[in-house]
Amino acid sequence: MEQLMRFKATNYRIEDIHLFRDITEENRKLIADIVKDCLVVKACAGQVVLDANSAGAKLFIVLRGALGVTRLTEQSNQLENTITQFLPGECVGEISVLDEEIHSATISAISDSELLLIEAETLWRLIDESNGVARNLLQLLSFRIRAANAQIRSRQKVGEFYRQLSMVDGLTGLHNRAWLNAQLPGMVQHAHATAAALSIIMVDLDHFKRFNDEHGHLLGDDALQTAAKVLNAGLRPSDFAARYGGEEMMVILPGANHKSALGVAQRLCNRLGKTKVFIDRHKPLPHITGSFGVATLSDEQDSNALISCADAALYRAKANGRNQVAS
Ligand SMILES: Nc1nc2c(ncn2[C@@H]2O[C@H](COP(=O)(O)OP(=O)(O)OP(=O)(O)O)[C@@H](O)[C@H]2O)c(=O)[nH]1
Repeated sequence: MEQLMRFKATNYRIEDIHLFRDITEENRKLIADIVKDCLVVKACAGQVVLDANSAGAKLFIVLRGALGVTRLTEQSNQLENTITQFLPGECVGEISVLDEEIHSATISAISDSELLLIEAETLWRLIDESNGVARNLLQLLSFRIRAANAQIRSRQKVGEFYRQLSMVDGLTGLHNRAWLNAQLPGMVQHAHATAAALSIIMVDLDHFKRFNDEHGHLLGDDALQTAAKVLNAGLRPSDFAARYGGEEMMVILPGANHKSALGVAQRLCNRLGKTKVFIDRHKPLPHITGSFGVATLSDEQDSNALISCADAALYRAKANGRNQVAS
């Protein structure tokens, strides 16, 4: 950065600098005396003032122009965008001066700017000699901490949103396989720990390949969505339905013993067989049916063993003629 002149040779006023605000007249004179020989430098628009990952023992106070926290694009090293701005009176770089660590962000000039450069040694002297400067600096740090916390919270919310999104099957709106893999082992563990019952139902649509072949993949998708709605609508809030893969779905019934799980499966099987799939399309299409395999958690069984049991039951339901429940 180009060195312009000493602070004492400029017309900038001490009282316009936030770090030196609300300070007694006497103290202000002392501060003016300390900073009078500090350099004023020029940063041209786009020029990096503080480089993330480099250590810095300097504080910059914006006298004219504006600085911004910037993201550098990986390929071109170009400034991508400006997230936070620093306007005349505000300072940057204070945290790295205080903790002697590297800068946490890259800060560049948004427009041609003039900056007062205060070396670490001078800042410490200001803190030692002026309670007002120390107080202003503490206030500034509190502000920075709150701002950083708010940013972390909002990132966490966005992260949670995308996490939830990644756990939902895009076609049916049911939980997806990733959700199932993450949740079922915990449910099994909880059932063992509390000696509670847990049952699952594996559901597979019947002759779905034929359905796709005859009516097309898009109508096949519609049929899958309808089946998912039937499952979801027939469950209590404490139960779960997930798409296991392809045209296979799974229902999880925490607290349900084998008898009640068989009852739920029979109810869902009946409803699915009776549901008109394309009620609004004026095109007569066959109802879809499903085969249902029920398994109830036994002692020492883990989630994989439970799924294998439900799979075997599903196979029996298919072998016995489909559109039915087996266990
Ligand atoms: N439309 C549509 N079809 C799917 C989707 N996922 C899987 N399928 C189809 O589901 C069909 C499953 O076929 P199979 O595994 O042979 O089973 P099936 O024809 O239902 O026969 P059974 O299970 O023995 O009654 C395949 O044709 C898959 O392409 C999907 O998301 N949308």
